[in-house]
Amino acid sequence: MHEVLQGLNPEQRAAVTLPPQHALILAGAGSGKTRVLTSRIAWLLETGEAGPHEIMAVTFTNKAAREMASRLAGLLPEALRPGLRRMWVGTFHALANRLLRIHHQAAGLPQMFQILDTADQLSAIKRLLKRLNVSEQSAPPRELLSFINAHKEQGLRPDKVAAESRRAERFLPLWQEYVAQCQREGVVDFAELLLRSDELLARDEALRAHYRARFRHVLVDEFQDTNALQYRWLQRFAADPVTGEAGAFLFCVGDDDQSIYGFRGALARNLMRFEQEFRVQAVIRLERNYRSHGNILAAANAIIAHNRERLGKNLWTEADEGEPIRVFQAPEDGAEARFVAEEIGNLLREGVSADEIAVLYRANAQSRALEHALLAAGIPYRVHGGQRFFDRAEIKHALAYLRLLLLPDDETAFLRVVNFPPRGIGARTLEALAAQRDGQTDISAAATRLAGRPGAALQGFLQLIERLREQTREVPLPELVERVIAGSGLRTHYAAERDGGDRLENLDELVSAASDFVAQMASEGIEAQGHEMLALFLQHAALESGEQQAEAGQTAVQLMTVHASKGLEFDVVFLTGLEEGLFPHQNSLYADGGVEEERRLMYVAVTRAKKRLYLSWSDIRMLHGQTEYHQPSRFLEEIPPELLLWLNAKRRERKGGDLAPSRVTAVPQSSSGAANGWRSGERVRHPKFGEGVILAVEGAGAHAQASVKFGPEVGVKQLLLSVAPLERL
Ligand SMILES: Nc1ncnc2c1ncn2[C@@H]1O[C@H](COP(=O)(O)OP(=O)(O)OP(=O)(O)O)[C@@H](O)[C@H]1O
Ligand SMILES: [Mg+2]
Repeated sequence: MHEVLQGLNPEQRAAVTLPPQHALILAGAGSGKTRVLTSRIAWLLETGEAGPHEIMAVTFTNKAAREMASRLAGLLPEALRPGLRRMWVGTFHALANRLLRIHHQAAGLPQMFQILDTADQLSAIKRLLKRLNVSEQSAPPRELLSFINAHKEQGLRPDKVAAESRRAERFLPLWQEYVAQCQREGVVDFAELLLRSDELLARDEALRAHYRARFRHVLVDEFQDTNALQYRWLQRFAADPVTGEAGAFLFCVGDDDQSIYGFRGALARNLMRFEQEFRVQAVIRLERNYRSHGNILAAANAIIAHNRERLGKNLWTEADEGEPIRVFQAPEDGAEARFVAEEIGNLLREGVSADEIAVLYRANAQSRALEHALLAAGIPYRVHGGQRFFDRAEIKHALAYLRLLLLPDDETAFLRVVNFPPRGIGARTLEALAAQRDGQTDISAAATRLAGRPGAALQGFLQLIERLREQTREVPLPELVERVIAGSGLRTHYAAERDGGDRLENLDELVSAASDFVAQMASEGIEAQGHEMLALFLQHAALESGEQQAEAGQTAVQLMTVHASKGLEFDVVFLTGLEEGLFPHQNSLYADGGVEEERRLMYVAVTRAKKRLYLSWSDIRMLHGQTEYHQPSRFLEEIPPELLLWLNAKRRERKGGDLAPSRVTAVPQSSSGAANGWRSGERVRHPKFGEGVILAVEGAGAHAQASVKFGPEVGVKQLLLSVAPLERL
């Protein structure tokens, strides 16, 4: 048998070896969808069905794209590996970016166009409002931002949107101004990458024909989370079964139960739409889960069964039940975080690798307390999607200087650093400059018209940029970055700052990042110098911010939101903050289908765990500076009680047939410790099970029970304290 097919089950194998046609793999979490997709590519390459340049693969994150590339390299014979770089693998954004870079002229973009991440986009919008004298009260920047992005994600331009509400009436002209501003500055936001490339393909028939002929296979992971625009974008490349027009075969894998981007316009309906519109004959379901132990899978199945809008799938596993799911109730969020840190400390001492432990939460703000506890416990951790490396202020400053070398009129970058480090260019000067420009003329032309000290300071800055530009044209990237950090004055500035040490380290790290990047490019056969390489590096930084981690190399506990955990797996998962109003999120309670989407999110969270799952919540939580009292999440109630091990709390009896989410009440700490004198946390010895530690004590007198954790062979046991021959240590 083909090596690629080894170890796959018959359904997986059938999917991997399908003859060229449109196909849909519809399957639950951990059933091997991503593995099938990767194996399919390897199979296409190995059998000669397609060359690397004929394949495009769409992943959900850049990290997933890298993993796929390295897995493929491992699966393929040596001879085929070098060809891999001609394959297009990446997120929708990265692929659209690649297309626009090649055809920037046809797309109406400058060669060195830059990407605005969400934070940049917000500041661009604020700047726009200021220039137009529109108050932030009348047009809240965040609202305007989501108005623009939501429409773009549906593939719409301002002229296609009716001004039917007061809001639309207000926002539409601003959106148009925003378009003009971006165009002037040579920048595109994330949604623009897709929309622009989609329009380009729609408009330019020859180009479309070229790509339709080039790509024979387009494979898409996490298809349930595509939005209308992404769907349309894929359509541009695909063979059309209705008109018979040639094009790529789409191989889409997805799980309707894991559709969690409805709030961003993703449509699980796209799964069905795809099946119908593309007349898909090959629909393959995978039902065997390879990831999780039985109890974890049973909990996931039970939770998702509460949703009505489902295509209906069930998952089974041959793995044994494994451990019970541990549940912990904390009096306040700090205690919850300390519990997590303590448990992790124990796990690390038992030899679990930190990389195999994930701490998940619903909202980014929840990470603060957790980070604090982990820091205090000296446990290395990494936050995905929080304050990421490329998002740190000093890094953004350095990147802004670098961007100005390429795009002198990139206003976001200009404003970020024109007076940083401070050089006496104040708001007044900038206003005077703006008046000279009236949003039109380029910056340096306008600056020459400013008189006096402010004019001189401004010109000094522009000359500095010009000088750096000249000095770095042909320089290798790491040296270029180093020169700009020094030449801009950033290094001196932070060196003089009392707490500037960290920031200097981060700037050094940027130089290392540049070296790594050059090495990575070289491994992909891309050689470039000076500004050309810089442009590639800046793109990389913009696309990576959001995922890039600090201190690569060190193993660390992984902290992330549930959204960010999609597609990943860990031996041990802590799912924290299981509280009504937080998870399910407050906003979902009133939205149509909101709770069902939250439940899918819960399903995603639970199915990340391979061996051990902790669920925790806190009665009191400080969020956004406010103390809130929370009830435990309804999702806890949806898990069959026999799967759970309550570490310190006791489930209240359910009222007969009561559908309202019943609540869970804590056993007060004092009573949990007091039963027959046994306390949680005590170390004990049992003649048969050996040494262990009491996790929780429940009940009193002859009924008092303890859950005791023994060594790895024995696991956790429930013991009746009145009879169990336990001995204190
Ligand atoms: N046939 C198989 N034999 C053994 N292990 C398998 C098999 N298929 C998949 N696995 C393993 O099961 C785990 C889950 O696979 P994978 O991540 O591909 O699932 P998925 O369906 O993509 O999950 P998700 O829905 O969470 O993205 C991985 O560790 C994978 O290596
Ligand atoms: Mg997957």
